[in-house]
Amino acid sequence: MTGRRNNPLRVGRIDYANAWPLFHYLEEYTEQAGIDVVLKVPAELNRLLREGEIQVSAVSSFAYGMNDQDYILMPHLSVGSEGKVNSILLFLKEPIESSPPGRIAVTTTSATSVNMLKILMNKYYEINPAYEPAEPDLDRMLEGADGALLIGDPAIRESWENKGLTVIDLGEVWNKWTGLAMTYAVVAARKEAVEASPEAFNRLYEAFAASKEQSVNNLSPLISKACEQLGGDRAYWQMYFTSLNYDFGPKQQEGLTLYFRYAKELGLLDHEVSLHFYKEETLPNR
Ligand SMILES: C=C(O[C@@H]1C=C(C(=O)O)C=C[C@H]1O)C(=O)O
Repeated sequence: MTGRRNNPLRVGRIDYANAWPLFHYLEEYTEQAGIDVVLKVPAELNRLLREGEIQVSAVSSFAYGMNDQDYILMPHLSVGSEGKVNSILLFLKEPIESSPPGRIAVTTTSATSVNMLKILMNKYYEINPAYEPAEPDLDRMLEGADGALLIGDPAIRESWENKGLTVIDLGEVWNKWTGLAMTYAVVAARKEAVEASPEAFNRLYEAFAASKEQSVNNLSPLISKACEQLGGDRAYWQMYFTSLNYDFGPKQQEGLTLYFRYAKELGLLDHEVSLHFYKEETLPNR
C-alpha cells in the first residue's frame, strides 16, 4: 500500500489468488492515478467498505447483499464459478452421508461462503450443525469441530495435503443442486463516493475491465506468479483460473439472486436484495 496522496479514492483488493485477474494490471493505473490499494482478506474489506474507509472494493457478494442500498455494483466484474471453485472447501473428518457434522468451524475471513455453507447444510443436506467462527488454520479448527470451512489460498494449500479428510467443494454442490453458477465476490462502490466523482469512477472502471480482459486473454503471467508465490504447478493454476469466472452477466446474476433469496428465507439477510449497477446503460458491454 502506498501512502495517501491527492486522490481521495481508496480501493480494496482481495488478498487471494482468486481475485488476481481483476487486479493484476489494475495497479499500473492506480499507481499513476495516485489511488491507494488496500490488500486484505474479504471480511476485512467488507468492514472497511461499510465504514467508508475505502470507497470501492472487491467484497463478498453477501456483503453487497447486506448493504445494497448504499452500494453500487461495477458491471461485468465478479469472482464466481459454475461448478467447482477449488478454493471454497469444507473439510470433514467423516463422510457427510454416514456421519453428518455436529459442529463446523468456519473461517473468519469469509461472508459469502459461510452463508452458502449454512444454506447448503439446511436446504440440501437437511442438517443443522453448530457453526464456530475461527482463524483459518485447519488443524486447530479440527481440534474442536467435526469439519472446517476454508476459503482462498489457505483452502488451496490444504487441498494439496493428504490428511485423510473428506473434502466438499461448495461451488460444485451449489451447481449440482441448483444447476446455476455462483458469484462469491463482486466489485462494489459506495454510492455517495460515486456521485461525488463520477469521472474518477469511470476511469477506475475502465482500468478494472481492462485488467480483467488482459488477464483472462493471457493467463500465463498470472500462472507464473502463482507458482512462484504460492507453489503448485502450471497445470494446477491453469485449471484454477479457468474454473473461475470473472463475468457478471445474466447467468451469474441468476445464481446470486437465488442465493440472496435463500439467505433471506433462512433469516441470514433481513431484506430482499436488488442488484443495481453503475451507469450500466452508458458503459461499453464487456
Ligand atoms: C473464490 C473465492 O471466493 C471468495 C469468497 C468470499 C467469501 O466467502 O466471502 C469473498 C471473496 C471471494 O474472493 C475464494 O475464496 O477462493
